[in-house]
Amino acid sequence: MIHFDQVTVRYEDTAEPVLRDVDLTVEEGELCLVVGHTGVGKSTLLGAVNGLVPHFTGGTLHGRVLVDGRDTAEHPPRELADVVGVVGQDPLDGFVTDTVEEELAYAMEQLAIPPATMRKRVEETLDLLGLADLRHRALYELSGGQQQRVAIGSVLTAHPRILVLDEPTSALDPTAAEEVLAAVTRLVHDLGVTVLLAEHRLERVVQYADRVIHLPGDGRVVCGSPAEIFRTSSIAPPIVELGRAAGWDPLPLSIRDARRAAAPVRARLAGTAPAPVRPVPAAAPAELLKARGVTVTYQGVPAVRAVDLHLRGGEVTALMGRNGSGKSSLLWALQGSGPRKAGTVHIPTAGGGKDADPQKLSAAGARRLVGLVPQTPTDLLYLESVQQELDQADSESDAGTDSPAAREILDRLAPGIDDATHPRDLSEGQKLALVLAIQLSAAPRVLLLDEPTRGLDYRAKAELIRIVDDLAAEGRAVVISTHDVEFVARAADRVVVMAEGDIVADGPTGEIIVASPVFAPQTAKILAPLPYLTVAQVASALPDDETDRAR
Ligand SMILES: Nc1ncnc2c1ncn2[C@@H]1O[C@H](COP(=O)(O)OP(=O)(O)OP(=O)(O)O)[C@@H](O)[C@H]1O
Ligand SMILES: Nc1ncnc2c1ncn2[C@@H]1O[C@H](COP(=O)(O)OP(=O)(O)OP(=O)(O)O)[C@@H](O)[C@H]1O
Repeated sequence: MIHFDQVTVRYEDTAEPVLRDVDLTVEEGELCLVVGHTGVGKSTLLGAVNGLVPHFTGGTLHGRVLVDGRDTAEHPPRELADVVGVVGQDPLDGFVTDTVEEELAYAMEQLAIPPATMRKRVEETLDLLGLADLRHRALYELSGGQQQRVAIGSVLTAHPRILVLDEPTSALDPTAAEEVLAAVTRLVHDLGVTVLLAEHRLERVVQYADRVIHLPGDGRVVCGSPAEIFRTSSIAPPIVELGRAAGWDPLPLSIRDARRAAAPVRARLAGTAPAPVRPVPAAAPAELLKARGVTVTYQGVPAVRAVDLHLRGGEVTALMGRNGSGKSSLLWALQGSGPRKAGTVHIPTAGGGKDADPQKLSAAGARRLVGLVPQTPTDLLYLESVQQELDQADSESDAGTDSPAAREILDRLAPGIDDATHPRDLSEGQKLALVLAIQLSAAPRVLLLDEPTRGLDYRAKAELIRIVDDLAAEGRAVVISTHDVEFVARAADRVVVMAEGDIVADGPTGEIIVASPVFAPQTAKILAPLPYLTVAQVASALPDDETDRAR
């Protein structure tokens, strides 16, 4: 169905090709997972399938890509649209109409599908993706996850024979992600649709994959069964890390198989208590932000309903909850630049001065008290090069000498980015890393991160955790809105869950997520009822010789 013959892709200004002499065949009805660290060329590989690379991205492609027998060199993307449906990483980028319903119909209109069929498929898709209530809504008003559902739906309605999905679940809550992947799997099994899917949150997708295409980072691709690839790959989901630590062979890739393999480990760990995931703070924490009765409405419809929230220094709080539950709206209201219909936000100023309300400060003043990394980080990038962005950030931050320069933070999050690169040409993960570096360099005492792990690989997430740990250790309060349960398990002390604009749960991470079938990380599911959350906790509780005996 998809055939790469000696494909080499090179972008201008880069010495090394992103893809080098790639030979690859994907059969009809296969679901292939494309994995690799940030910036190794996953999106490039996906883009080559419908000719976006190089027709739209620039650069050169040598060799031949055949899609359902058509050569992409001779057929630009619009001539492949009847065969290949593509969902890119940034849904807003791909939208061409204004409302949900129009967007779902658009691809079908281009293919001149009869109106009666269109109607039927739009209705099916609205149901499939839980969008029925939003059908008349403007796309720009939707929450991030709602937008991502529309982007996926707009491609599914055209019934393409090949689906190319670039991180399709990155903005979806865990339940929605499962539903979307189940729907895609059904297309593969029942209709023989061929799927190429790039994803960083492997824990969400590994059980669905027939085959894995691993990009190790030197331009090559390595293909194999999931079990073959994950035995040695440099990236792996927690279930595989746990299997490797416990020496399980064959490696289980589903929770069910892993629970069977884990019986000896559970027996060994019964009655033990896991080491704390995060260091326990030494000093009594200071209250750094006090919100009371915060209410946000859009055209009279409430998105946040009289929320009370206190943030303490040294504490890392995860803000979780379904798509559209009000997380982003709350963060923007706390930061001061978003709408706030009612309620108060107090930030005690250092040195015992009067409390500040960030809404009443200048934008720059508010940023120094409360930083916010938005869900679409590119909104904050507007200069010509990475270097200019970093210089600008350093010149604006007056955070004192103890805060690391933006470049230093960037190098920790995504090493190897060239100073001269235009921010537009960075991979999505690299863009996020750049925006994070810029915001973190201002070192505000309260830092709000909206979905910061979208597009980040495991290595970058581990770095982000270290950075967040450092910020907390310096006495700052960090709030992370996220759907990434594995990240929460490792990064957060406290979890606040929102539903329909209310806070419905608030407590220590272990208590909130272990008990939840939706939010439990893989380790917790495999070892339940034991209170272990992360692979590191298990590994440190199992001495090496015990690890062997647990086999
Ligand atoms: N249009 C472009 N012009 C120049 N360089 C580009 C362009 N698109 C991508 N690159 C570079 O090519 C490399 C591969 O990018 P690509 O987006 O394919 O990576 P990726 O594996 O999808 O990354 P991520 O996991 O962050 O999405 C990166 O170093 C990126 O900076
Ligand atoms: N500008 C707007 N105009 C109208 N409605 C809006 C606007 N922004 C958000 N909403 C609606 O308010 C609700 C809360 O949105 P919000 O973005 O805060 O949710 P969220 O919890 O961050 O979602 P996600 O997990 O998908 O990012 C959603 O139903 C959304 O559609």
